[in-house]
Amino acid sequence: MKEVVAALIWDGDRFMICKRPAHKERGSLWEFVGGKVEPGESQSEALIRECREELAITVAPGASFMEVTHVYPDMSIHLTLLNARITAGEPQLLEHEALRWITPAEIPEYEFCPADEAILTRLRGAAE
Ligand SMILES: Nc1nc2c([nH]c(=O)n2[C@H]2C[C@H](O)[C@@H](COP(=O)(O)OP(=O)(O)OP(=O)(O)O)O2)c(=O)[nH]1
Repeated sequence: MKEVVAALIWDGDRFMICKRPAHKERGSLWEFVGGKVEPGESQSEALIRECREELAITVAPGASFMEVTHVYPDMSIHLTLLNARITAGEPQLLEHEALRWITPAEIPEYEFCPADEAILTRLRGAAE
């Protein structure tokens, strides 16, 4: 089981989503910025590193919004989505194909990684 950590970042009533690079697994699907936790790292440390590497932003990770597990044909993941806020920098697309700030009502317009389904359902529910 791979440990993956990702960020739920709000700006008013919108949250940030990123489109994965085409060449990676789950290519061109939308996700929450983040990545695999490396040995010896905490979830917060991994999230701070991933946000720097992928978007050139500094984030302050907070409480967990939700955890999910998912089995893909190539790997199983345990994904923890941490609430986070940007403390420095403007997001730059160093790795992703695109970035959007969307409202929960706009979720159905995007094709997300399958592991994110329960998270997205909860985000939609919270907005209704
Ligand atoms: N970051 C992120 N990954 C997700 C989400 N949903 C989901 O299924 N995943 C999957 C996609 C990948 O298989 C895995 C995360 O791995 P990654 O490829 O983004 O991690 P990484 O940046 O550490 O990549 P690498 O070093 O292996 O290239 O988790 C999500 O919302 N955010």
